[in-house]
Amino acid sequence: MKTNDLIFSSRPDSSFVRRLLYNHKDVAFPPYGEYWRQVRKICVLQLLNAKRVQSFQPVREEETKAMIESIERSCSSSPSFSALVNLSEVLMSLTNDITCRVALGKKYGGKEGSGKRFRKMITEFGYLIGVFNIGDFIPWLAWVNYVVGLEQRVGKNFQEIDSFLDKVIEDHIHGKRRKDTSDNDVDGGDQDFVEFLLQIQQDKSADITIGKENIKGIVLDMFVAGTDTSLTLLEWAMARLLKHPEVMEEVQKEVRGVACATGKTNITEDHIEQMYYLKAVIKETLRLHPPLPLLVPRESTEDAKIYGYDIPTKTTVIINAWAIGRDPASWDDPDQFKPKRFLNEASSIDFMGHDFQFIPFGAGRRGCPGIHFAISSVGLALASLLHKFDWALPNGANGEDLDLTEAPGLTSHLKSPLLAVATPS
Ligand code: HEM
Repeated sequence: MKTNDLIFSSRPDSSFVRRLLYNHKDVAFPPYGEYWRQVRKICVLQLLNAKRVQSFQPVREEETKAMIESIERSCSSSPSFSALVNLSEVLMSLTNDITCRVALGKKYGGKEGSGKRFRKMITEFGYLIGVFNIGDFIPWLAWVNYVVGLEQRVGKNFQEIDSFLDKVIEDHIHGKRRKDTSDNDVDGGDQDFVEFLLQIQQDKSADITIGKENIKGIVLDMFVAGTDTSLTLLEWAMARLLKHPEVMEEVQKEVRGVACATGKTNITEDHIEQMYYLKAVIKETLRLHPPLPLLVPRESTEDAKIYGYDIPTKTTVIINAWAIGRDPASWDDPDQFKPKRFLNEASSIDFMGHDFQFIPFGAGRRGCPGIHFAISSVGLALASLLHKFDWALPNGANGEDLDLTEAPGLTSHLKSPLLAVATPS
């Protein structure tokens, strides 16, 4: 990712990825080359650079406030003034709604029934994109995918997502997204990402020619990359804090102290800057539970020699960020959750892709371009949950009882949804 980054900056081909992402017309999975460079530049300029991310601050603050108010309503309607919250579900709605508003211009799938269907469709996509496809390695065994039903699932998921994206594009072309947006729009009529892509499609002088399928592939990448990973990080952070109540108490003290000093009733993003322990909790969660534990596979484009091994062209390389983050050669007590390490001995270590013992966002040319986007939403959501509520496990269970088993897939979710009892603080 440093010395040999250029050689290992491509992605391997996979028939499921190809079918789900319009034949590599997206940004995360195309092979290294001019097309990938141009679309990545568009995403960074229009959606992911620090200035653009900053401009979405009102969207993040409104959606986070809405999440907090909905938990408060559940608490106040209960005789005990506490509510059992399905954190996995609540946080998925939050990350979905933020990404929809900034990328698609409005919330999609907001209503109860359709919301669940929509989220199911995105979760299924996340599973299929990372599932082991035997046909990619042993082509004559590809028929197995029909027998186990994977081929059919890929076909069905593609159809569902494709019609959804067609509708998003139609809404934009016919101006419907502006008429619909009384309470849901991006930020009072600013151009959203889909509108920008449609504009490039019309612009004959643009450096790149894109068609409808490119727009759909790029938007889908942003959507899935932006939602599922941030959700996973938030889920693990809350799970870890529930497992370690002494850390929860300390971080709550910091969050509430900072909020109190400014006299504000809600956390704003300006507060987060001063929350050093909260940021250490986020880093420690990323170290122990990187949302993409094996990153996204790479492929070499030339022969290379690494540590004496000959790596031929077109070798798939899988980088185990999970194991790297727990390597005893780099970390004291590697399996322990100790956020304070990031305030003390590891304070200079960051996840920006320069410190190779800690690479939850990857590194180099293919490293994650969504770090600012992700960290801004995650910091605000976590601080707000800790500011407004005390949290406990259901039925008086203690931290040791919490099951941290991971579900299989490209993204490492908790196997069971995270349930916790919220009591207004
Ligand atoms: C906690 C949240 C996130 C984590 C842990 C994460 C992690 C990653 C990782 C590990 C990669 C592969 C890096 C590599 O190959 O070296 C990646 C790629 C990518 N991520 Fe993220 N990501 C997160 C959030 C986001 C967000 C919010 C967006 C956009 C809205 C995003 C967009 C992308 C894109 C487009 C790529 C593909 C880059 C390329 O192939 O050039 N990510 N991410």
